[in-house]
Amino acid sequence: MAESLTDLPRRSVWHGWGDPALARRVPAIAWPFFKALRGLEPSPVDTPPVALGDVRLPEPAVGREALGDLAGVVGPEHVSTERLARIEHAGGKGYPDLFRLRTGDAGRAPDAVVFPGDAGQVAAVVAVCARHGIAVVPFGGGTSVVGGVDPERGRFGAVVSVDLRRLNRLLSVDPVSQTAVLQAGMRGPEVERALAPYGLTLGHVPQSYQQATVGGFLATRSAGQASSGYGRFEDTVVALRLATPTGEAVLGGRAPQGETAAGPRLIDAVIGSEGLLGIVTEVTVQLQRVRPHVRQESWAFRDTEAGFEAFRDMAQALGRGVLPDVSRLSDADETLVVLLQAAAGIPAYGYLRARGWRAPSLAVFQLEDADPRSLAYRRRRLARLLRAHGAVRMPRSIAAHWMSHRFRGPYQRDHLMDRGLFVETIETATTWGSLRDLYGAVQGAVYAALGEKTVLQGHISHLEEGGASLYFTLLARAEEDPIAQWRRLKAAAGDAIMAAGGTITHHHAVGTDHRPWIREELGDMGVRILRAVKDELDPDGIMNPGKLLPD
Ligand SMILES: Cc1cc2nc3c(=O)[nH]c(=O)nc-3n(C[C@H](O)[C@H](O)[C@H](O)COP(=O)(O)OP(=O)(O)OC[C@H]3O[C@@H](n4cnc5c(N)ncnc54)[C@H](O)[C@@H]3O)c2cc1C
Repeated sequence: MAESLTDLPRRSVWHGWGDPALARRVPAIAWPFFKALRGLEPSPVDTPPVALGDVRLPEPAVGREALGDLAGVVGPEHVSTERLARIEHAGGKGYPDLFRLRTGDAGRAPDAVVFPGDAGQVAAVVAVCARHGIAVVPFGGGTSVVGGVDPERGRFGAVVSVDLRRLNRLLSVDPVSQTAVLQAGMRGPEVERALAPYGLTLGHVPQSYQQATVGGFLATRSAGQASSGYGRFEDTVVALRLATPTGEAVLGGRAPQGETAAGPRLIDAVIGSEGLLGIVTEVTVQLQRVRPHVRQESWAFRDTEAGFEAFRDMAQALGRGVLPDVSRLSDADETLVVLLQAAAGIPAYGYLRARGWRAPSLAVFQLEDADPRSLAYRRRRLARLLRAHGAVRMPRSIAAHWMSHRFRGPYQRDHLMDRGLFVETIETATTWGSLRDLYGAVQGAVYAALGEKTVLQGHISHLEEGGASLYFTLLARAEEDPIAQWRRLKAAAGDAIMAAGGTITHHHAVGTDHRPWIREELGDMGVRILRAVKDELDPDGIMNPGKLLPD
């Protein structure tokens, strides 16, 4: 199993995650555990995905002249209307995407897939599509879980997916300023491999790290697991290059990140634009020196409530630099799941129960530091604060196990789906003042939508002085029509989040799935501003139709 930050598995198989040869099955103990916890009974037998040959796919609708023009730009070997390429680009990695493909439905596949080789070719591909009136879907790692890479045609006759995998090079490093120019199609491990000889790191490690790309991180405002220490991806962006239907834009780069007063930060209009304005081809990022001293810690609280309070205090009293780089607090149900998977977890749980803690809450931390004394100082301050909140230290191996297995989850989702389970995540963020209400509101909405036989695990992470993100993973028995089930859940959760004052997404972005709430989130004027920028750069609306902006 590839777990190191420089291991690069093959690109994801069309019906699931990553390299099937690395797949990890859900441990057998999980099935009776789900039953005991919530009465959830998976199917006793596996139903694997259909064979590739049985996937239903419409004929490609793109004209021969347009294909010829695209081939003229990238070379005929880099334009594909082949079955596998189209199926691989038929969606992202959300539950509905995987469910459709596993059951043989690739009705949404793009008409063609184009693989440009550099920024100039990307710009030329966009220009060809603009000329022929073809919709364009920028495709990085294709890990979107919000329908961000759905090949929607909009009002156009054809749609092509522009896959950036060939833009996978480190273009330059400035070791003095500690910046690098990255091509947008580099995946997480490709970035860290390229930077390692310089002793530098980007420090951006989302759970999708092995498959997701620099352009995708930027376009979705991604947040990595160590964001409490390294910031979100957007905090690293110094400059970018964007190919739009009306020409190329180069934004930023004259001053360090954020250190200019020369008008509004136009770069922010592109960060989070989800391919609606153009295709990001190159990104200049601020790097950090590798911090070789790393320490994991595990702690437990009497209950989730005590954990919430301690995490708020940590974020506000310790601040960035002292705060652990990875800080994650599991609620009672997620605590059980995490403890069950680590060798030291079950005895640790027994110990907590013996203390009379009926629903303990587990915290895992990772601290990374350049200097061992500074690391020791941070650990002391953390321990003092946690003890003041009544926390007890747990075996360090629990956090170490969690960290070293963190890329396993997406593989296990495939196995859960084999067993007929409905698997989804919900993420949001809010202020500390509203966090508890939001947590309760989402829980209530999920159980109301899916019933009590739902295993619902929550955690908070991505700590800021003002608040944090809230993330839920849920499992339920898939119904007769799992897409209808999914729509019911999304509607209930989205409405509950907005009513409780949360943001519709902390880091998964908007795509198609969160569009119903985007007007409420941005306001009418916010939507008009965004639309005005789009109209200027993409007047015909060919770029990624049906995402982010409301109809
Ligand atoms: C198992 C799993 C775990 C995840 N964990 C996290 C996590 O921890 N943190 C997190 O932030 N997200 C997470 N995600 C969500 C997803 O990985 C992120 O949104 C990621 O940033 C997407 O990168 P990508 O390269 O795969 O982009 P894609 O999925 O290919 O595209 C995402 C969106 O960006 C656009 N886009 C992609 N590349 C470009 C480009 N070069 N120029 C313009 N637009 C572009 C696409 O058109 C689409 O709208 C997870 C997803 C999965 C499946």
